[in-house]
Amino acid sequence: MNLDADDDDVPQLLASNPKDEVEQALDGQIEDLNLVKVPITIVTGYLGSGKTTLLNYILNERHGKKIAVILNEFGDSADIEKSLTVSHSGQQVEEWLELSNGCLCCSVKDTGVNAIEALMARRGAFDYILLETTGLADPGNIAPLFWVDEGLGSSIYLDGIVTLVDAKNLVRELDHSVGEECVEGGHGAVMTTAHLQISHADSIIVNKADLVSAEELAAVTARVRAINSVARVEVTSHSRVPVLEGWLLDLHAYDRVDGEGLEFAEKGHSHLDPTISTIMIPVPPVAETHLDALDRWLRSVLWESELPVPDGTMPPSFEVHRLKGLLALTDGSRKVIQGVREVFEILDGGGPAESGADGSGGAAEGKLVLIGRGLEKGLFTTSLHHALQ
Ligand SMILES: Nc1nc2c(ncn2[C@@H]2O[C@H](COP(=O)(O)OP(=O)(O)OP(=O)(O)O)[C@@H](O)[C@H]2O)c(=O)[nH]1
Repeated sequence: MNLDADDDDVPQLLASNPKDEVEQALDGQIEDLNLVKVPITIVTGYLGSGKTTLLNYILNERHGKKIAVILNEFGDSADIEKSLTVSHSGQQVEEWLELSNGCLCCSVKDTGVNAIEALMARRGAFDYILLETTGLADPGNIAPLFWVDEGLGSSIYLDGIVTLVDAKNLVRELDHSVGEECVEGGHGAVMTTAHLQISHADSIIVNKADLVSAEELAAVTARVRAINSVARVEVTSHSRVPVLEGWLLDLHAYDRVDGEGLEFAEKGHSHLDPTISTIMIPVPPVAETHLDALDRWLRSVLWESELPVPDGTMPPSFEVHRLKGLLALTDGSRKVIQGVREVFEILDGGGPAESGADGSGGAAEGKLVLIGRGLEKGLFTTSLHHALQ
């Protein structure tokens, strides 16, 4: 995993193996954490969008499973512990997750993974961990904290981000910042918390469908897809998601890339939202020797927010929130690319690439999808293709 060289905190989290510390502290009295790898899903959504309703729904639907719900809420400044509600066999038990200060966002970088692992060492592993953020949270700040390197042997892994939106109020939240902090995007467009929560999502639940007409629902859904064309989108009332696996649980959004989803990014592309959009860049088959150039391009784009452009071209102002890609290598193998904000990873993508459309058996074309502000497809495509020459 690549980390922003300027960010001193993240390497601290990854420098030592939290699991080792837990095991040493408990002097071998715990079950072998190597046997379990527990998914952590971040559940985010604007105020009143139905997050609590959703979490209760999941707890009921997965009755008997051991699910930890971590509430990421700001308490009093004197509050040094966060409540952790653990659902086990239908019973909810209050636990305490000790953090170094009152805000999970700030302290989890050092202690969050450790604290969850210590808790599992005491109580046994959970089946799922659901982290509910406050209505105003930017999930892009939280996700990298739980995206732990495979090599570190952590017993938790980031499964994905689920965002709830309120079908009745979303358009108003996107068009008029309703009291939250917001920043001017390029072209005078305002970026709201609702934009950030949608752009980072792997699964989007358009909730409160019962409160809008079919036309309003279609408009809201189209707006959501215009911002994020790769997330799965489900429409619900009272957060009742018909199928939990693949939509809320077992997403594997950070260790797999769905080629069909990337295809949809191209089809779903529109300019319905003035602030955030999704672009898909076709990537011709690359040789293994091009991967260094790709890594340099990603570092420039994600770490420096600088797009390498041909001489004389005005560099654009942009930011990338989420990135996913599938690369076809000329030797027939594949690579998967995952990124959230400045953190990214290029992984082996398993089996051989699919055959080309001409049936020649040659490597298929790769795809890179970026979601963010100020992304001009033509310029990004030229820049990447130039870097890979
Ligand atoms: N009509 C209708 N009401 C809903 C729906 N989903 C949730 N609600 C209601 O909306 C209110 C807010 O729902 P919550 O689940 O508490 O929302 P939340 O996102 O946890 O809210 P915050 O904690 O304020 O961020 C509650 O009164 C719910 O009963 C829905 O689909 N339709």
